[in-house]
This record gives sequence, C-alpha cells and structure tokens, in this order.
Amino acid sequence: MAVFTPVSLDDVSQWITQFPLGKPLAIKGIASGIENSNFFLTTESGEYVLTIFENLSFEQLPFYLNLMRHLAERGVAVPAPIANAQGELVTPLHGKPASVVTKLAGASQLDPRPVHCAEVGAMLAKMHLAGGDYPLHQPNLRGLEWWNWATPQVLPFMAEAEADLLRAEMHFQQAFAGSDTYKQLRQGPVHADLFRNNVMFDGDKLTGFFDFYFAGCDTWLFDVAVTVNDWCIDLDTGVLDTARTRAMLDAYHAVRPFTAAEQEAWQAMLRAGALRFWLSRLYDFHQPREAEMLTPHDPTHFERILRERIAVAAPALY
Ligand SMILES: Nc1ncnc2c1ncn2[C@@H]1O[C@H](COP(=O)(O)OP(=O)(O)OP(=O)(O)O)[C@@H](O)[C@H]1O
Ligand SMILES: N[C@@H](CCO)C(=O)O
Repeated sequence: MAVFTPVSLDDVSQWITQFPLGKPLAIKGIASGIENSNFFLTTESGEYVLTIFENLSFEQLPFYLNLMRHLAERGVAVPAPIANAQGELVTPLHGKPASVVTKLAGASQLDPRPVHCAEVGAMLAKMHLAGGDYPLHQPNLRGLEWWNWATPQVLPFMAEAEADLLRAEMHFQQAFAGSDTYKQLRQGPVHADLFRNNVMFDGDKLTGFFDFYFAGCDTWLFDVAVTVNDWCIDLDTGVLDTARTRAMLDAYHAVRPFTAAEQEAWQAMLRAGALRFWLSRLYDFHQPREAEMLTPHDPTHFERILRERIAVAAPALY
C-alpha cells in the first residue's frame, strides 16, 4: 500500500478539532496513488479525503488548494477543501503538510466510452473558463523547463534509438514553444494530469476531477492534449479512437470554442503531452523513491504514444 505516513484514528482525533467536521469516526488508508499518503476519513459530518503531502511544501500547496476552492465555488466538479477555524487549507500533521477535502461520489471509469469522454471534455472546458480569473500564479512544474532539466538525467540510461528520439523531440518542442503560433495560445490554470484515474463517475455522470497536485499555469491546449492522450486511446497501441476523440473535442468546443491558433498547434501539442509523461516516467523509473517501487508506471507506454503521434495525424480539433 502506498501510504508513506501512517495515520491512526487517535492521531487524527486532536488534529481534526480545528475543522468544523465533528468527531472522526473512521480512517482508512487508500492503496492507490503514488505521490501522497491518502485516507478516507469519516466524521460526524460526512466523508472526506485526508491527504498528507510527501513531496509538496507548505509554500507550494496554497496554489493547488485555493484553485480547487476557486473552481468548486464556480460550479466545476472538484473536491472542496475544508478550511480550519483560521481559514487555513493546509496545516501540519506528523510534521508534514496535510489537507482535508470533500469525498467525490462514484468510481473511476477505466474503460471509457464516448459518453464519458464527452463529459470530461465539457467539464475541462468549464474548468479552463472558471480558472480564467484565478489570482495565484504558478508555472506548470512539469513544463519545458523541467523537461530541459530532466532530459540529461535520463539520457545516460537510455538505448541509442530511444535517446535519439528524446533528443529530436526536445529539439522540436523547443522550437514549437518559441513559435508565433504557440504564443497565441490561451493560457491559465490547467490540471495537467487528467488521466482516467483522476476523474470520478457515478454511472455515466461525471462527479468530479481530483488530484490537482500537478496543476499549474500553462496553455489550455496542453491540458486537452494530455487528457486526449489518455482517455481516447487504445491502451495497448496508443492509437487514438476516433469516436472517443471526437466526443471529447466536440464537447469541449461546445463550451469553449477552440481558436485557429489552437487548431494549428494541435498535432505538436499532442506530442508535447506524450513527451511530458514519457520523461517523467523515465525519470521516476531511473530515480525512484521507496514506495514508488510498488506501482511503477511504464515509460514505454508514452514512448509508443509519442511515436504514434509523430507518425499519424490526429483528428482536427474542430
Ligand atoms: N476527493 C476525493 N474523493 C474521492 N476519492 C478520492 C478523492 N481524492 C482521492 N481519492 C481516492 O484516492 C486515490 C488516490 O488519490 P490520488 O490519485 O490523488 O493519489 P496520489 O498519490 O496523489 O496520486 P497519483 O498517484 O495519481 O499521482 C484515488 O484513486 C481515489 O480513489
Ligand atoms: N498520471 C501520471 C502519474 C502521476 O499522476 C502517469 O501516468 O505517469
């Protein structure tokens, strides 16, 4: 189980008194997830998720938690962080930053159909619009600057053909990021990790996006690319499924119409979305932390997706 910091009901009973949640009744560690220690927490007032942040600092967390609150207040389906009596959303537990958020109903939809992709596309567009007036700024910490840093860390471990692909794609993405088309792309807070396992559904109805801890300010199109690259593919081959891709893009476009610059940038951005996760998986694979060993993510999955996006044009945005 990927709980790095264990928490008992006893541990939490004093800590929880700062929140307007009543007495804690039960706490249960959540096995999935590789970044943080997560627990389902039942109190007299309902069901919540307690997260202890293993890698993010007290300084970094307000960006994510205030963003979730900002979005929740504007009708975007996301967990709402609970503030303590001082109005704080992050407080120490066992010396690490911790937060409590509302628990979303339902379960992940790991075998999505077009109806699910349409729900995700529409909510993603709504989220981008709602984040437009979010006052805090933090760059995407897994953006181009991080790719430039991580590439030399992983290259020594790679076979020649893969290393050549990585170097060539980095070259391509650096040029893309400097292009006039790129500069015209709409930007704002993005989720940046909206995979199947970060969305809840109750039947075919979306109940929420969660796991905002890779969120940052970046192009909205990057968020769309990351999401399409996970939700709309055949997981074995990385090939895009036209019906799911169309459903997601059309639903997004109906809420927040794509621009001409976004249309022009789309193919390159799908490659950027694949490169980002290929690189982070390579990095985590070669430089693992202890509990991550329990659930390693396969880097070759995103290498395959990247090669596929380079070779085959994806459906147009609109
Ligand atoms: N607000 C929530 N409501 C319901 N379930 C939640 C919520 N937050 C987290 N979970 C559950 O906890 C599990 C782990 O959470 P999460 O994916 O955020 O872990 P993580 O370690 O931060 O992330 P990851 O490994 O995906 O980067 C999820 O799969 C989900 O089942
Ligand atoms: N979604 C990421 C894991 C971090 O949340 C991946 O699949 O590599």
